[in-house]
Amino acid sequence: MIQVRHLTKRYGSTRAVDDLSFEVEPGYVAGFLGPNGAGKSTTMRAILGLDRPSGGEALVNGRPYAALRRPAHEVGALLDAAAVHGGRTAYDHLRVLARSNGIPDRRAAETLEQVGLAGAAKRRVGTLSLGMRQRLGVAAALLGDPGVLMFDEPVNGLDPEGIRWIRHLMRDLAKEGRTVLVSSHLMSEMALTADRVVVVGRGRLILEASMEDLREKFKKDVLVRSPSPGALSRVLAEAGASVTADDDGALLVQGLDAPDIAGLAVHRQIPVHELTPRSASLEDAYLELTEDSVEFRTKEGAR
Ligand SMILES: Nc1ncnc2c1ncn2[C@@H]1O[C@H](COP(=O)(O)OP(=O)(O)OP(=O)(O)O)[C@@H](O)[C@H]1O
Repeated sequence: MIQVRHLTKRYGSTRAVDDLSFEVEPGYVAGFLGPNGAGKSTTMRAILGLDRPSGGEALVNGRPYAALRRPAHEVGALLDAAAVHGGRTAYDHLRVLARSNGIPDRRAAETLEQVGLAGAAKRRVGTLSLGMRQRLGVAAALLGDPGVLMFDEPVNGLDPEGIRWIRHLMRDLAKEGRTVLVSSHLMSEMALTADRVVVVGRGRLILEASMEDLREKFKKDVLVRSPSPGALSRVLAEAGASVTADDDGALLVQGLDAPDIAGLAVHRQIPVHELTPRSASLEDAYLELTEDSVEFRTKEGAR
């Protein structure tokens, strides 16, 4: 598991991470979401012992990275896929990494196979496309068969097939009982992959919730169609709901759930033709959550 406790990282006067706490447990995909500059990469680097915290701590399986006995067997990460030695072949790149971490050579071939790069084993890393380098980075993360995996913006540079592949991979890794933390600045991406989200802005925690709770929190209203809208809206208003009508004559009801509305309608024998709970889109929810944390905003985004 991953535990981040009161983590703070300052670069000069910039607080890249500011008293951030959250936990990720095994068995689900946790999306780490926030606008550019929110502190996601810095947090991941702190978890991997690549950045020393200014305060607080970041633990893998209960220990700071430096105290892990066999780190590559406990945590693997894809950070910056471009940062690899371009002259080596894909296979050699992995074999060197494996050897320096006490991992048998055979894992280099196994992980190349796992990420779909077996056919490119002898190609020099410098000649691989960005998408192939992302896959190679994933292979490196998987080398030690670790129980904790972190991916920083893994869909960058991948084509649609690659994006689908990485989504499945992350879900499979979680199903195998691993701890999976994946960062993104796109809610649309996380909506398809993550079971829980940790949303950050300006280095601080904005929200930690299951995807379900997030949808529930941003549910908007219930759309109700009835041939007797006047009678139904009086009944619903008496029950404490606030009711408006849309242009089509459907009622938009806030303050009562769909089952309550159905119960009241049945009780008063008012026919109902449609009853649809409506949520704000997750994208809208995310924009609302992070609107005060965006570093650079276009006019379009400010509306
Ligand atoms: N080495 C560094 N020196 C100075 N400032 C830094 C350094 N690394 C990060 N920062 C600053 O810390 C803040 C958080 O950056 P970080 O890269 O962690 O954010 P992020 O959420 O990963 O964003 P992105 O999605 O753009 O990668 C930013 O304001 C960034 O400019």
